[in-house]
Amino acid sequence: MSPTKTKWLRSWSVESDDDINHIENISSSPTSLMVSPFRFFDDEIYNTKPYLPSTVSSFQTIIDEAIIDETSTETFYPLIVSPLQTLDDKAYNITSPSTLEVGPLQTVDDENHNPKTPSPTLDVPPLPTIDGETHKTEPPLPTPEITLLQTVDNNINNTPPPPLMVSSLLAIVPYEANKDSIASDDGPRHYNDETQDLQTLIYTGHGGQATDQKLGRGNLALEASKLKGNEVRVIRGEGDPRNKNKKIYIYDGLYIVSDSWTAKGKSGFEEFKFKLLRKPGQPAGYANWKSSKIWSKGTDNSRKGLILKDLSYGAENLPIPLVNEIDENDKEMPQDFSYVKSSACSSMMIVQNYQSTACINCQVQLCEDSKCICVQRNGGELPYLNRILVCRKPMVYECGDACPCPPDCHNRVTQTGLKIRVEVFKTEKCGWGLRSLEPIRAGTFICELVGMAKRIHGVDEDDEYMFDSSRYNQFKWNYEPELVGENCWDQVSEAYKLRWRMLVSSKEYGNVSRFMNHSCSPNVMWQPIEFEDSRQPCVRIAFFAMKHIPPLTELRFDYGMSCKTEEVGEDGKTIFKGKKICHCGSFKCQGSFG
Ligand SMILES: C[S@@+](CC[C@H](N)C(=O)[O-])C[C@H]1O[C@@H](n2cnc3c(N)ncnc32)[C@H](O)[C@@H]1O
Repeated sequence: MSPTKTKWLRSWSVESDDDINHIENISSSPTSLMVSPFRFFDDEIYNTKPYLPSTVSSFQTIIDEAIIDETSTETFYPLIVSPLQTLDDKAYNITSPSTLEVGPLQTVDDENHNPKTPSPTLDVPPLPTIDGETHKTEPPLPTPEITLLQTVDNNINNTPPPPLMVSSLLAIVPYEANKDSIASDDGPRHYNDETQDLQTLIYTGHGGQATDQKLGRGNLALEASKLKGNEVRVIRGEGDPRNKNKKIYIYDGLYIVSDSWTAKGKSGFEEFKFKLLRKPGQPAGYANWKSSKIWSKGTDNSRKGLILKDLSYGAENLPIPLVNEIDENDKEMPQDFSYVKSSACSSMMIVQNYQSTACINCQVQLCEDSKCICVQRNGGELPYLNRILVCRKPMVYECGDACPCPPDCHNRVTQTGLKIRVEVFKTEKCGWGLRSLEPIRAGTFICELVGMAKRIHGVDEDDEYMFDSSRYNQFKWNYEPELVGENCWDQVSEAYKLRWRMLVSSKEYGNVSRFMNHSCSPNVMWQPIEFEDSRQPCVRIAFFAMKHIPPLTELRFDYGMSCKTEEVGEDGKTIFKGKKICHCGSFKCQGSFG
């Protein structure tokens, strides 16, 4: 276990150079939090280990420095392959050049690309991934406002540089509220680039905020890509619906530059326009995002396969649509159950002579201070940062009903009900499932497990809706790489076992969590939470995103394995088998679960 307790919190995207400096500063402190962009790329699908620089603007800046010599006569030097180049050559059928040189940006992924590359200057956490299966069927997303991100070339032998090729574009789509905003020269710019459809992008060239744009830098690179028919990777950016100053980025696959021209922009100066066409046969990207935005509003009554607008019948703050897109005519509902929003805690565990642990003397209203008793119970540090879980632990102690702090206390994250828009949908192979209708960042609380607490003797062996904490024998409490970065929290013991075996069935009573299917490569994890309720310790299971999850992605957690069935494999090792055959579709699939 690491001696440090650095926690990296991947935030939604940051853009300004100030943000970069901020990252450098805070990452030097062992107890500080690391903020990095929120982007969706899929290691499993793309079969690579892509790493990105910590912000788009830093990325852009470094690339510009690396490839541009504006003092010369627009000669481009041999370039460096950037991290984006490491994304998914296989899935998108690009033939990678055989000789790739690792440049400054590549230093974030030395191991994969070149072990001799110097260490990165910024501490960049690994790129988040998204669930594999979902993306095979319903991949991620993107739209139309753009910034040229980088240009690359592959020549490393000091031979005369070939014509420049464009590798990647960053397409920034303004959030509705800031549609016409013009960003500074440093950051990604907002142009009114039009998208005719989701397969076509009209990209406004680089430069020229107060002058005509020149055929240099990225514009020249794009022009060269057009002439050579090179593929261009496009990353779309959208405004973060939860934070209007931030953006979320999604890789939208390969495009071809089909046309270019110049036209007078809104500023009155000449701008380059490039028409990019998305290559067919790629996983959907931006299209999903668009759809989920419309669906999450719940106003589209003509939506294909919509069976019910709200499965919770008003119990939740947000409606829970029920959809069957696989067979629109099939209006069959899920098995009968009563929708219950939250567990009745006090009935779950009665402890005689229980001593209250409420932070009654806490002077700090929002319970962040280590003097707060509830914070102390968490090892002296809040497990949350901006309501995002930053470390998985055997137990998280939240403030309870006897604590004087308000409902929005930073240490009451799981008691506020469903905040994420989700829907119940028919899956191909696993019955009903749950999926997000909005992007979810890693560490976000999704929902609690609601059901009937059971005693061991009262367990129905065939209950498919049973949560059993004892199925997780080799569970690592203290380490979720995608959540906390590389280092574990030294104050948490890996050996810790739950005090109680928790058996909860949501067969008859439950909330959305009862529809979460199993995956051997999950994007959701469970976390025990304790807080006081009616002078009793109340333990609940809460579900958190363990990865950044794009909209329309199925939410799945690992059901664990009871390890009752054992077999000896060909190599003589014992293989544990779960009760059920798994159809999660992950390449890490163990074949069974439960
Ligand atoms: C808690 S329920 C999940 C919701 C359920 N799919 C439904 O239609 O109500 C658990 C059941 O879903 C199915 N299931 C969940 N994950 C699965 C997987 N990875 N492979 C196959 N079946 C799965 C199994 O029938 C399992 O017993």
